[in-house]
Amino acid sequence: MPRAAKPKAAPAKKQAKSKLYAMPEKLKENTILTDLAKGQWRIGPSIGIGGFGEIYAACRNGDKQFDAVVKCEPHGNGPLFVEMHYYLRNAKLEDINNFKRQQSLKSLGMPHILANGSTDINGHKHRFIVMPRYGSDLSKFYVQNGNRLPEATVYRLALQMLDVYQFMHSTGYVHADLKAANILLGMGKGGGSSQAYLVDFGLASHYVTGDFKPDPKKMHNGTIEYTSRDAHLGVATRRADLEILGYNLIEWLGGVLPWVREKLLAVPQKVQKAKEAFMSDVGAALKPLFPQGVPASISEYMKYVAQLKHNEAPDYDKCRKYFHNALKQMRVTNSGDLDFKLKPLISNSSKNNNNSPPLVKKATIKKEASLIVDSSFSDDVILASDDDDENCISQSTPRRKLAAKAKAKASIKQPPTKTTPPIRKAAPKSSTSASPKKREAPRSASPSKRPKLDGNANAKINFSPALSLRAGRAGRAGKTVINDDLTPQPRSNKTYEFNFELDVSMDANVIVNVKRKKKPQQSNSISNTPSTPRTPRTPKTPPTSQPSGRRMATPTTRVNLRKVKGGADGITSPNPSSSSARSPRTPAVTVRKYRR
Ligand SMILES: Nc1ncnc2c1ncn2[C@@H]1O[C@H](COP(=O)(O)OP(=O)(O)OP(=O)(O)O)[C@@H](O)[C@H]1O
Repeated sequence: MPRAAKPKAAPAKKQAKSKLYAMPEKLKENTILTDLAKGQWRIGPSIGIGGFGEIYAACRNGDKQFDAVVKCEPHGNGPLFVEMHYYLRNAKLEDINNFKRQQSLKSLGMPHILANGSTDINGHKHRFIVMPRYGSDLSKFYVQNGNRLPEATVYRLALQMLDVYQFMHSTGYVHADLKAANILLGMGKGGGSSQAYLVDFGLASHYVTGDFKPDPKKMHNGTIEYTSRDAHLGVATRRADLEILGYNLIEWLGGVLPWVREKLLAVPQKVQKAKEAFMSDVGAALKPLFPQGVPASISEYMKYVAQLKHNEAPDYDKCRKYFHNALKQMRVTNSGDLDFKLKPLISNSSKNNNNSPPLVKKATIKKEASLIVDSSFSDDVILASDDDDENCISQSTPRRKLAAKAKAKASIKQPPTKTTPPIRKAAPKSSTSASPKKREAPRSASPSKRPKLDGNANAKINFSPALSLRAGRAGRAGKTVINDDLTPQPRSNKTYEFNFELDVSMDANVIVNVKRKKKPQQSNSISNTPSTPRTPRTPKTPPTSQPSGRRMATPTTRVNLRKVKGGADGITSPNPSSSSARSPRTPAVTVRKYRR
């Protein structure tokens, strides 16, 4: 079991706030945890590790069957705090049962919390929640089947997830991170089950009902393949949840999403653009994904999602109808265990129980990097705090911001790409301890709104750290990434790790040494930094005597770029000269800051 990182020192309150998301200390089997209601839980074997915590089988002390799980994270981590509070405030068993009654549902794939508490492990304070234990997650079946699921099962899953969405939206929240790895089968008999459960509420947040206001602090939150267009802009909406489901349905049916096929996953802005284009004419965009014909249900559903307003309540019944109709046409009933066995192809035909495109091996479509983002925990979201009172869970609970630091779980499913090798070392701590408030505001993805360069520059670089995501540990497929982790606070003389979108149509993972220079008083030229003798000279700035206010407002930002050469070595070096020494052939680049 890979343990990515662990807290170095006893988690003093202040220290915890500036740390990366820490992985939990290991819980030994048979450890007894006492929850806040004094219930006792015996820890069994570890059954899963997520990006932020570890999941153990568990049972009430005295019981023999491990029919519960304990999810445990260091106390300072945000996601479990968010998840726990979502459950406690909105998803009590009673609430879920009420909803089921109202909707005449026999079952609902909405988990509930059994208990929660805190515990000390090896001197480190941890938070834990106890939940019912579920079975396999869907990603296992998806991979086993060569990256597809039986068509009827896809529609049944769509129906079940729409039910969960409807419940969650009725509580004022969106999930924002639906994916196969976050959908677990119930513990059914005979290895199957009729109900799938949506787990991982670490990104749950209030959806907007008013104006659409992009929020740089939350931009790109989620799992990059499926992040909705609204989530790319940092806005939580109900239509976004529906869109995320749609992208998943397309994949489960064997379609390859354009931004995956085109290997754009390492650059969220490109994924965002691709999704905008895709959804702007979704009917046409779906056609190449399903050469044998776009399933009507998918086409209708995506078209419906595409025209929803950002604050509009979705018509869940209408959506369900698309999938009910599809099942009807297939003469499949929406009951019984979900079937995950893909029937073999009928000879001379590509038909099986997934009537969608021919099998495309995902392995051949190398993902550049897949990032899961969860941004800082904003005020309208449940906020983590080191000293929260877990007994007092109400809207009036003081909410304190935690500097959220993401850590992606080790992936065994998607090997890292050759083109953008994952950076295995974490970014330097200094680069990840930024206060979200101090981050540079991201620029619009729209080319028309791009800022103009002030003067000539040796290279035009859209220097937009808040929109660049780190492809470090998080740079693996299908992982949730937290924006907050990825945006270093701009400070001079520090080394940052970026993935840049270069206006010269060249992408590269680079080490960036940023040095800000004060406005030159007399000189028309900007000298090179002493540590980087190869840096080309910046073109002349306009003379101070010129009647131009531009110069005054545009201090020069010097950026030395060094390509990341596939390994972790060197990425943490804050020393620009040593960086240069290791990759002598990569040219240094000096840029001028954009004028706003
Ligand atoms: N209630 C449960 N019953 C059984 N297995 C579970 C349960 N909850 C989680 N798991 C397993 O643990 C894995 C990680 O869980 P989860 O996604 O909640 O963790 P996380 O740290 O939030 O991960 P992520 O990186 O997706 O944010 C799941 O993919 C699943 O295999």
